[in-house]
Amino acid sequence: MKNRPLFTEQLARAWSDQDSMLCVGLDPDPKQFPASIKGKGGAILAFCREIVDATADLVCAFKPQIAYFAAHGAEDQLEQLIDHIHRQHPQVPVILDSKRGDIGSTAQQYAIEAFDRYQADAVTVNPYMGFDSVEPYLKYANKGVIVLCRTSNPGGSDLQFLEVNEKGQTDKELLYQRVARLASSQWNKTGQLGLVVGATFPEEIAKVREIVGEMPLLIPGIGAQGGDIPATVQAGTVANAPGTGMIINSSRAILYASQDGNFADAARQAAMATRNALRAAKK
Ligand SMILES: O=C(O)c1cc(=O)[nH]c(=O)n1[C@@H]1O[C@H](COP(=O)(O)O)[C@@H](O)[C@H]1O
Repeated sequence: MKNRPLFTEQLARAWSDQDSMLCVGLDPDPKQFPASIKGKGGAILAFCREIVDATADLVCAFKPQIAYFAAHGAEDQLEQLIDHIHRQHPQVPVILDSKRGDIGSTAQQYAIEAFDRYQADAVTVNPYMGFDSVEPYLKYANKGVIVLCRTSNPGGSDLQFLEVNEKGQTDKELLYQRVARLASSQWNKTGQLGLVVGATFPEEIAKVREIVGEMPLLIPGIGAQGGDIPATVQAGTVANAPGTGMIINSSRAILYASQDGNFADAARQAAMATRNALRAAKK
């Protein structure tokens, strides 16, 4: 699917036309599939397609997590799923969550994987090998590159919270803040960069927002990880532009809202409730 618009334009349109900051994460776990689908050929694609079709009008993005497909040798189903979203729901950008990070020559292959093979509109990238591990993705000028900054997991603090002040630098700077500063001031050559900041850490969302201005933030951690919706939305709001700037992900709480035959309806109800809570929090 060629000629997709700029990632930031797709987001701006989705935030305004769908009035939603919700991203449904596609993390298909066959153990949790309903009996009607479990064990059948193509089950992963069938499950995800039903979720996508039931929620596409409620979201600003879909985020398939590559490990849930690759673990089952289902990469072809991931390709077909992304193609299905582009064809049936062209207004919804697809963020491939693969969190790759490697030396430049290898990163180039990962960029080909995300954008040529899977035709994603954006990809998550681990920046902790430095700028040359991010740069190959920027050759795709219309694609989003979403860089891990302050992750939602408890262990994220082990490294991301280390102080990294240089000689003569008076304000305390932590590693995740350095990533935010570099990403916004030096790395964002295409204007299509974003950052991952966990909903489990609203204080840090606010700090990152202060550093990066309007840059889109991918915020996982509401739902199953327990992040607080009003605190998240307040912390990540762009000045004078409520309802923009955030792609707030929930996966398990929506995918497995019910594990029986009506799972797609239940997912829709859960997605709608979450979207409405996000809407209410922006006021
Ligand atoms: O990059 C991500 O999407 C991500 C970053 C992060 O810091 N924390 C995090 O949970 N994620 C992903 O977001 C999703 C969260 O899923 P739930 O906890 O089920 O909503 C998973 O696909 C994670 O891999």
